[in-house]
Amino acid sequence: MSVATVGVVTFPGTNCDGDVRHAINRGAGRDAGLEAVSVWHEESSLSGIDAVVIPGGFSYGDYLRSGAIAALSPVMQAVRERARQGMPVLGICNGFQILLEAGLLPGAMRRNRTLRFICRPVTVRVERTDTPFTLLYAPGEVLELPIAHYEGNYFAWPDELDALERRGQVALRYCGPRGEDARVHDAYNPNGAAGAVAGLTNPEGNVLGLMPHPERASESVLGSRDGLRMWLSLGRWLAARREGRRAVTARAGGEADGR
Ligand SMILES: NC(=O)CC[C@H](N)C(=O)O
Repeated sequence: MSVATVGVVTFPGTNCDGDVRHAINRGAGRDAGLEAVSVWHEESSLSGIDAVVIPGGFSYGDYLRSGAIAALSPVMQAVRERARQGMPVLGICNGFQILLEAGLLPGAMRRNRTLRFICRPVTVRVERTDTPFTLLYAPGEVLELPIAHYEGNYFAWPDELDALERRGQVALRYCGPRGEDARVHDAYNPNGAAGAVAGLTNPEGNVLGLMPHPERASESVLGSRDGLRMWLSLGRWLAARREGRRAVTARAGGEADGR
């Protein structure tokens, strides 16, 4: 089986890079035909890399705004170029903040409305399954994933948010344990995010940013395996692309673009 290479980017202050590499290399990611390698932030070329994960942490100490300084690094210029060509890019927590600051995803992050760092499991609903990272989830499926952040309060102006909803860019939304919509049941919105957005894609779907940490929910010993299918989905999507066909989603007969 051929193996696809996932570049896991490290900035000064990143602290989840090892966990992401572990989730991919020691877990199901490897079975899915993935191999994670480290990419240093000064790297300006991503040759040989098939997908990129920007992990969580506190790049540059969260100075200025979370992700603002990392967004200016050489590697993000390369990520921007490759993302434009369709390479899958996943930003987790601080990675999501960096994608927003780099302009790869629309909107911004504000401090949590409680002005407290929140570290606990939350439930999110899968709203979009035709992306390289979500194709093995069922539409509307409820996942339990941990969050750990201070600036996770997603913001977009109301008209911008309406446009995101219309284009189906909200990939994950905070919800209750039975899928109750956190836009209606505000108690299920942990940080005050506009539209209860927990994860967002670009219109094409190849760039996904999310506040919860799938790498912390990728093996049973961690209490949830709900994050595992992000890596399995990516493996399947990249394998399909290698073979020049479309990846089949979990939904019977569903199709996800593998090109
Ligand atoms: N876990 C993380 O990536 C932390 C995210 C971020 N630096 C915050 O606290 O908002």
